[in-house]
Amino acid sequence: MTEAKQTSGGGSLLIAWQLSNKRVLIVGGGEVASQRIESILVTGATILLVSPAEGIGSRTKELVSKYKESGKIVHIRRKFSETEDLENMDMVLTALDDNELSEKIVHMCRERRIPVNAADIPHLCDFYFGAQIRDGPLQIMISTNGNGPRMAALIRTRLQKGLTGLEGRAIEKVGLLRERLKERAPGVGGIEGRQRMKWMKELCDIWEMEDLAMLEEPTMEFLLNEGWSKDRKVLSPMETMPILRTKKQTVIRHVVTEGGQSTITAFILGAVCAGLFFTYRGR
Ligand SMILES: C[C@@]1(CC(=O)O)C2=NC(=C\c3[nH]c(c(CCC(=O)O)c3CC(=O)O)Cc3[nH]c(c(CC(=O)O)c3CCC(=O)O)/C=C3\N/C(=C\2)[C@@H](CCC(=O)O)[C@]3(C)CC(=O)O)/[C@H]1CCC(=O)O
Ligand SMILES: NC(=O)c1ccc[n+]([C@@H]2O[C@H](COP(=O)([O-])OP(=O)(O)OC[C@H]3O[C@@H](n4cnc5c(N)ncnc54)[C@H](O)[C@@H]3O)[C@@H](O)[C@H]2O)c1
Repeated sequence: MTEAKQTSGGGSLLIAWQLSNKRVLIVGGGEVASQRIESILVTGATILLVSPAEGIGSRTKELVSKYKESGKIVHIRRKFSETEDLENMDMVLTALDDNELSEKIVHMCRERRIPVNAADIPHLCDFYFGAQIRDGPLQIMISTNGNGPRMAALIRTRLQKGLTGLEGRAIEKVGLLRERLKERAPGVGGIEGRQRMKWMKELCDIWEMEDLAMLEEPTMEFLLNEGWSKDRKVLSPMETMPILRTKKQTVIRHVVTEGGQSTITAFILGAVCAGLFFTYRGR
């Protein structure tokens, strides 16, 4: 990666586009349309799908029947109509086997300043799709900027191997903690805002991903009460031990009182058997 490549243009802006409750038109209902539908559904947008019934692919059919009741997908079984379909659209995607019509739709969108992606016609797209990794709030997009879509899919597989699977959960917990912190220290900017950011930053740096993924409400409260509220200190996982110890004691009490007897009996029996085994082997 050279610096020139980074700064001289030729790249695209990587952003997390917020489409919740916006309206997206998809024209065409084949295999590509079904992939587009899946990419859009996660955003919470409403999809208007315009495609004749006879050309609908099996995956698209499944998705339409699954989401039609919620109103998240409205399927209009006919060909694209210039006069009606583009009205009030926030985004348009063509997934057609008819390049001429795709081009026409792109030009209509340009006139209306609606962002558009035309599958198969990169030079007419306002934005490209990419390979994705999703784990809860974690979203990774791999883009080769039109050079090699298959390569994007292969790189996704490589990246997936480098993830533990705990990242999404850890991010969720950090999100909750940030919310709690903002309740205690509301407002934007100022000294408190700077302290809040410093505290959050340090906490994410000090805590391991695995520890963050295990963060529970009582530990969050402890971190905020004993750390943030007292002297803005970031406690390490070890320093939250009092709360963890209390949790452990609760678990032990639970095992002993709620049918834990059989577990303990099994443990003692196991220990006796192991002892006998090693005594026998030692002879
Ligand atoms: C990433 C992914 C996301 C998705 O589509 O959701 C995606 N294409 C995927 C797969 C894929 N697409 C094609 C193949 C066959 C092998 C091959 O050609 O390499 C495979 C491989 C396969 O099927 O495994 C055919 C193809 N694709 C485009 C053209 C037109 C052209 O290049 O001229 C042609 C016909 C070429 C021809 O006729 O020869 C164009 C685009 N495809 C893009 C995205 C955008 C650029 C993304 C980027 O560069 O990073 C861009 C520019 C526009 C757009 O569609 O937004 C998804 C894989 C991820 C996943 O598996 O999740
Ligand atoms: N970008 C990518 O990643 C990628 C990958 C593979 C293929 N493609 C290209 O994307 C296009 C779509 O691929 P596909 O496999 O989904 O094709 P497909 O033939 O399965 O689907 C085309 C759909 O368009 C509909 N259609 C045709 N005319 C219409 C009209 N006037 N109004 C509304 N709907 C109409 C058909 O009924 C059908 O549902 C092709 O050109 C293909 O080469 C792109």
